Amino acid sequence: MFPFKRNRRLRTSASIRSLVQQTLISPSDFIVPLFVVEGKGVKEEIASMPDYYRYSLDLLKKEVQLLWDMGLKSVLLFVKVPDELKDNKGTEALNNDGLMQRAIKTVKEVAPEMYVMTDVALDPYSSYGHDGIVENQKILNDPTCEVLAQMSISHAQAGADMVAPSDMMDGRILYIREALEEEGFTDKGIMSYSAKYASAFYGPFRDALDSAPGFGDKKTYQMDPANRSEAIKETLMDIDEGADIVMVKPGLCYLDIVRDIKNEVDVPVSVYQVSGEYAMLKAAAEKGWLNHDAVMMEQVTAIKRAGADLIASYFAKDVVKLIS
Ligand SMILES: NCC(=O)CCC(=O)O
Ligand SMILES: [Mg+2]
Repeated sequence: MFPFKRNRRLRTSASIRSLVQQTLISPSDFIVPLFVVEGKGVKEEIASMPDYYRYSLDLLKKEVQLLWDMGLKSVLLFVKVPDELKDNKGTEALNNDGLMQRAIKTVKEVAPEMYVMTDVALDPYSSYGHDGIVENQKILNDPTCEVLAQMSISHAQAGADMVAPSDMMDGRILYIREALEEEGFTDKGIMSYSAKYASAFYGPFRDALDSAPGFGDKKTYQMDPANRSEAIKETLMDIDEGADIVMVKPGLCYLDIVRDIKNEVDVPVSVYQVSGEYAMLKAAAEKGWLNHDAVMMEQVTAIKRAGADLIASYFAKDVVKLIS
């Protein structure tokens, strides 16, 4: 075939390279995770996530306006709950005037069209730092699902567009879907963390929310990083139960899973590029060991190329600044 077929012809100039480029990154690829705290005038940098902050509601407004003006159209809300409000059942999660519920309203006040997704899980509210109700050192499945369904209703009532259960209890998508339907919230979506691995890359996030598990680990509910086929089983079950969007989490180390799932399903697939992935690049760039912007773009492009339709990423603003 050579010399008639020379693959380098399509790489000879920037123009032809851009014409044949298969994966393009745009602001609408991203969901922006936001960390919210009580207080006034608070913008606290998270120690293990340079240039990423927790905002009190007044400063959240500015941030949301900025995101909207940048063309970022979706946020995923997380709250840092004061210790004295934590208990085993996540009672505070159901407080209709709780921080999450007020955060949802705040975002909608500033940017009514901003698509608001909310974290649904017990860990930020749990005195044990676990995603479910604890009994005798065990995480109870079905009682937890009931709380998650009530929590979802509370978020929907506050104005959330989509709930994002991140807990990995079996059957919780069905509990949530049925509850939303019963309450008349037929348009509210569910983005299921359907294939969430028990990953060490979540470390900085647990600093951000002070939500590290108080005993044991999350291996009885999150998936074993060694496993591949159960990711498909988990995802197909969640779609059957009523998930509108499914997710693989973390990102980079799990792109084989992303492709497996993309080949199997007909709903949008999201990927969560998690806090540890963010921290690794920030740290290496700070040391001058990696080119931050080039590696960041390579990473998000690889995630999308693998099959992600959406990316939840702490890099969203950095990416949009770079490409616009
Ligand atoms: N439920 C949300 C997370 O666990 C986020 C993890 C991360 O960003 O490390
Ligand atoms: Mg599951």
